[in-house]
Amino acid sequence: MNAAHDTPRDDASTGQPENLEDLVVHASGVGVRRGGNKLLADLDWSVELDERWVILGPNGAGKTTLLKLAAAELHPTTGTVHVLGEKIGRTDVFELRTRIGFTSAAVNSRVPGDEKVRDVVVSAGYAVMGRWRERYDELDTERADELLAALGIAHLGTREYGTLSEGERKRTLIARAQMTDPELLLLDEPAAGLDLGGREDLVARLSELALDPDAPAMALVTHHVEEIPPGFTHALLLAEGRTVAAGLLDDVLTAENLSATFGQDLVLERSGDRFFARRR
Ligand SMILES: Nc1ncnc2c1ncn2[C@@H]1O[C@H](COP(=O)(O)OP(=O)(O)OP(=O)(O)O)[C@@H](O)[C@H]1O
Repeated sequence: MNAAHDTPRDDASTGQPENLEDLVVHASGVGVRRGGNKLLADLDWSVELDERWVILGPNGAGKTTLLKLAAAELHPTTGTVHVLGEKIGRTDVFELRTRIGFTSAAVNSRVPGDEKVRDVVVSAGYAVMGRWRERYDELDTERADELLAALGIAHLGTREYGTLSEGERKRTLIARAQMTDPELLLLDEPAAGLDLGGREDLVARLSELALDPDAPAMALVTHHVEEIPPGFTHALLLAEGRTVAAGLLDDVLTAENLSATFGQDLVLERSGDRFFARRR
């Protein structure tokens, strides 16, 4: 494993890192088992306030499982996970989840098709899916419209979610994930299913977000190096539930590490601040 990332020192008396309050996520010796399968094993990972992580790995590597741990949607079988200073398993996850923005295919499938786009975004503030109040506060609506505008879909606020294209849905969910001003933003394959133009547009918008110093800490799961938005600072490469390499993006994203992660002899090319990979 590449140890490019400085892991925080653990306090010998408590087993907790000394600077836990500076860490958005701290996973230590984490394993997740389901039905005899090791989804994650022996995983250490720390995310600091100003970091933007990309989590890369092949199908079944454990990426979504790791993101669910960070989203306080899953408990580790072994080891400990702290999110925003709270220990998973010892905290009120419902309160904690309001501090985390999370988009995934599972969130997408929970949105009612007849929900208006603006309501999908605003309702995140009430931790409900589905419009339950006749009128939201004007401030909430303004905030939702701002977020939709920042993602280039201000014109879709009154459309029904079920009528949106795949790319428009992804952007709506990213706006929703930001609605509560989260301290941690988790994006599970935000560019999956998008055409080339849609992908490039999303990468550019995520890049803007990543470069915004006021934006929350971020972790983005993807299968493709082409989808890494400029401004992302760190990378965690996962294969078969284990870390292949983790640390600063420039140190970790090498042809050698990528080849080990995907089990193929890969060439990695860099053009400006974007990456491209192909088999040798
Ligand atoms: N409840 C479960 N019981 C048994 N195995 C499971 C369970 N949930 C997930 N798995 C397995 O754990 C492995 C990791 O799943 P996970 O969804 O985290 O991978 P991933 O890297 O996100 O994959 P993908 O890129 O295909 O979405 C997969 O092999 C999956 O089949």
